Amino acid sequence: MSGRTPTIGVLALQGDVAEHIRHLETVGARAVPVRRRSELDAVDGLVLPGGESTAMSRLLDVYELHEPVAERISGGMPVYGSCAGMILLASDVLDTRADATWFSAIDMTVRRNAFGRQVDSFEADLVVDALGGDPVRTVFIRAPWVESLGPDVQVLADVRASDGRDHVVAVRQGNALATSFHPEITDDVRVHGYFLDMVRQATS
Ligand SMILES: NC(=O)CC[C@H](N)C(=O)O
Repeated sequence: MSGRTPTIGVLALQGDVAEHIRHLETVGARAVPVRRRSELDAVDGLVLPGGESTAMSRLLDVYELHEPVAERISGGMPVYGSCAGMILLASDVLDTRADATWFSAIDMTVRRNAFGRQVDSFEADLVVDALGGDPVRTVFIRAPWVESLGPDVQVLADVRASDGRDHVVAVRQGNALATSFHPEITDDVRVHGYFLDMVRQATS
């Protein structure tokens, strides 16, 4: 691959920032925490980590980052949200706080904490065609699922929940990628590699 090494930011207001930085570096990106606008301006792509979406939404306002991030996303900057980050990329959110805000980067409605109290956390092996044949070990922690989605959204993976139904847990629309699960806390770096490819394509 020619060209310079892409710089990928990880929104570092709250959540599991260090784990994303480690995986991004493993796949060959330059990875930096983003807490202020000048740092955002310097990145080619952005990860919204897992954590707590309502807290992150509030901190985005406090740090005056909501508008700048929204502008970068609508300008085509690749963005990847995992778990709470998926919630922030949705166009509608069920079971959230009345004052929470999000970016509407992906035409989907997500339900927070969708897998229910008894199953706050679970793991599953999922085949994600976009990542090749080997199943991906996925970890779900008070995770959302995609309740409904628009025609332009590509489904990358779904999982069978305790309600006996399959629910969409990984999607892509244009330069926005989202997973309900946390690849950053496993040893599998393929999701981060896939996102780095998206960033390389957007910057080449
Ligand atoms: N692990 C996570 O990111 C959990 C997301 C959290 N339940 C939220 O609503 O933001």
